[in-house]
Amino acid sequence: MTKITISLIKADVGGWPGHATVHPALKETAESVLSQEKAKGEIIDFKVMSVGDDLQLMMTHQRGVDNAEIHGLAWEVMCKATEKAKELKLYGAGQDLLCDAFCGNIKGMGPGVAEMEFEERAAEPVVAFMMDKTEPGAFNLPIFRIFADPFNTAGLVIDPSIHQGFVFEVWDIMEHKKVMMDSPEEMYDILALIGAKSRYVIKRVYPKAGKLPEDEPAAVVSTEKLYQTAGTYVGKDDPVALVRAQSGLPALGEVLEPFSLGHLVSGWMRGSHNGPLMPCAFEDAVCTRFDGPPRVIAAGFQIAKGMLIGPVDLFRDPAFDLTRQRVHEITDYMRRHGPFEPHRLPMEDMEYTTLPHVLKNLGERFADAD
Ligand SMILES: O=P(O)(O)OC[C@H]1O[C@](O)(COP(=O)(O)O)[C@@H](O)[C@@H]1O
Ligand SMILES: [Mg+2]
Repeated sequence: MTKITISLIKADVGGWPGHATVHPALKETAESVLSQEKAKGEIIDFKVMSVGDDLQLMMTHQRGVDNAEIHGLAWEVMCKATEKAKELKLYGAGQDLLCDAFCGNIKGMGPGVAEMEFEERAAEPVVAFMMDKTEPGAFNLPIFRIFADPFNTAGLVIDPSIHQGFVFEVWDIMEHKKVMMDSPEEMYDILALIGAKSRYVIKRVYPKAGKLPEDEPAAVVSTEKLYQTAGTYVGKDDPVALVRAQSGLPALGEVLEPFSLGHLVSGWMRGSHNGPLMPCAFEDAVCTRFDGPPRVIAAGFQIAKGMLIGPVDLFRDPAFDLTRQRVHEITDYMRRHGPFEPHRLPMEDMEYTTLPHVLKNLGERFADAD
């Protein structure tokens, strides 16, 4: 069996209504294009999904990551879905398509991308996490806990095949630089960086020498920053991630466990507020209260010769009900702060929102204080 690539590519190409959810017609459009490509053998398999207002295309193929044909196909699907969104006058039709024409790689053109290539194991469980109303750094805490926290992942302590830990690839998304760091050896340094989640983000996690090849990622996160492409606020960079599980990697339950916290993330209304991340069932991924609170869904698959056997709606489990209850309470508490920090983001994170336009008008009225 040669290597399989999974490409998870997402974009907001029109909300229904406002920024709440994706209209079924957009998913049907995507399914019809991708079915034709599957029939032609261009891709092995696909699943069209959505979280909040983001359309998600998950595709398997054997062309490797950053492949121009696969990225071009995703672009074509997003353009056709945009045409449909315009016809239905959905909100923000084509919002995340920041370029007029495709130029070889969809990265930097608006959509978010998480891709990984690996030798398919005898049994290959993969989870696709998809978030809405937040940013790539929202994955820092759960990905760290999955691969580095022994209080989350029992296997780090008791399973000899993962006891040695993992390697983290951390990106500085402001400077566009990256650093490879070993866990547990450099755990405190990793945390020193990724605790600053609006700047340092986990891009990939790799296994150390052992059961799995060291150059095949166990996890990958989309890290595209929309404002860097658009030069202005055009919605948050709602992220996605792919995580492989079991047999030399954290177990499925260890992969899901960090999401039971309902941790605080940045995004929510106008990409300008901190709030709790709610793990929810596919059908509940509709962002309405104050355009949120931020959501995460988890689609579970077994991969069989590139076929996507799934998805299983993993957060549908009532075992996450208590998390959701806590998220409701925190949502209520945070909302009562209205425009005050720390519900509203600190000034440095507001730089790319619409707030500076409001403050500019006040600028001239400032005089020297005593
Ligand atoms: O009314 P506008 O100009 O679309 O901008 C505000 C919208 O931007 C958002 O932050 C966009 O969220 P998304 O990033 O999910 O598209 C919404 O919360 C809000 O309704
Ligand atoms: Mg969105």
